[in-house]
Amino acid sequence: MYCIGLISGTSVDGIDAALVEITGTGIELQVKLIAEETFPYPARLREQILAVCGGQSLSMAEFAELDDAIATQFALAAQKIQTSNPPAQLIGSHGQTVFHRPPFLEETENQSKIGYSLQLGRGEVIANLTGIPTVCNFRAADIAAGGQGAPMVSKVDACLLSHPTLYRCVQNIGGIGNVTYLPARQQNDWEESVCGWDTGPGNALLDLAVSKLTGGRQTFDKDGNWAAQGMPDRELVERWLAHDFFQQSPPKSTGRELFSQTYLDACWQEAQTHQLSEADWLATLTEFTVASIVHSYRTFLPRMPDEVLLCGGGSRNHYLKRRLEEKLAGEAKVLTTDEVGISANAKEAIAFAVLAYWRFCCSFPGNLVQVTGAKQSVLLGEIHLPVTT
Ligand SMILES: Nc1ncnc2c1ncn2[C@@H]1O[C@H](COP(=O)(O)OP(=O)(O)OP(=O)(O)O)[C@@H](O)[C@H]1O
Ligand SMILES: CC(=O)N[C@H]1[C@@H]2OC[C@@H](O2)[C@@H](O)[C@@H]1O[C@H](C)C(=O)O
Repeated sequence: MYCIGLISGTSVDGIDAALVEITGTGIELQVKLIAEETFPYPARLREQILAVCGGQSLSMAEFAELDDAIATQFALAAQKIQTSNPPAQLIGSHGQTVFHRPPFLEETENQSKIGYSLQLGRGEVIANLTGIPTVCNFRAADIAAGGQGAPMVSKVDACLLSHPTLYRCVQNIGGIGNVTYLPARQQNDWEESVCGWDTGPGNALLDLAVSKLTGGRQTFDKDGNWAAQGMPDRELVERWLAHDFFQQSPPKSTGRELFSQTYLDACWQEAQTHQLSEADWLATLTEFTVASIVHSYRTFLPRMPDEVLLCGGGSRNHYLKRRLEEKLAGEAKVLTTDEVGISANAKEAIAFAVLAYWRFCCSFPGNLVQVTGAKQSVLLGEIHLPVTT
């Protein structure tokens, strides 16, 4: 079956689309990538989304308009990716996260323990604009079962990237970072031993810092070239790593609500006495991402992996990759998922095509309870069929 996966992540840089051909059932799937592309949001829409993610309030009418403006862009992306390619029979659309609140550890009188995660771009609009059945709202069922609702891609990672003899970590570095730990398949209990969590900031703080330093002319540190000219301040990084999030045991998830402009401003305040150049400041923020990843592996993994497979936009940051290699030297090899046959750019979009296929064609649960903390495995996503005339 030809399926499209669509996602716009926490970087809000645009819609990642993948058209794949999927055969098989359950965890035994074959997935062939036919096409992948990123469709940038119109600038004004991106600004609106970033403002809402940053806490700007909306009337219900404005909310509805934003929801459908996003759905329209997702539908356009689905239409464009099919140009000169076989038509798709199914869409899995993650949508655009605008708010994510993990479940509270303690329930109180005024706060329910259940998490909340909101993705805009409703599936019924996508289904009707494209004429293709669309699965969306993938996080809700896991959250209803008491889970974090993130990370959701771990089971797909296990399906596509586990190795017979090597222990691997799949490390996504988007706006936020997340890891899936994949024991070697030859282990009897390998599937139950898969684990994963959000590691903390990916590029989110770095992107905000670059925008500020360039007055908005640049939105990210291309290839890490700017940070590579500086020196990371290790003392600051150590201090920042003491934050609660990095000490908290999995299951855990996070978002731009925590790793926000306010968070960056607090880091900046602490850096004031350290006399950092602009390049040092960016090197220090890059090091924070690298250190948070390595710290979480050393603290929470049963053993260090043989290989770390990078994906997401941060995998193209050469300086970040080099620092990760240096920190893991002698322990783990650092590669990109491209090098083992899965597009590092499109991996998340591919994952939502697979999750939709599991939901629509196999009624196969997509969450891993040991990752999200849900009380049970559940079917992920709501199905919307196009209205036929
Ligand atoms: N050539 C590059 N050099 C350095 N960084 C890059 C490069 N290309 C992309 N990036 C970074 O990757 C980010 C986008 O990554 P990606 O699309 O994986 O994030 P996302 O999917 O929005 O986030 P998340 O996975 O948290 O949902 C950009 O904002 C930028 O910081
Ligand atoms: C709420 C939300 O959108 N979370 C994203 C975000 O981006 C990276 C990290 O935080 C991740 O765990 C999650 O997305 C991926 C696709 C996931 O759920 O697996």
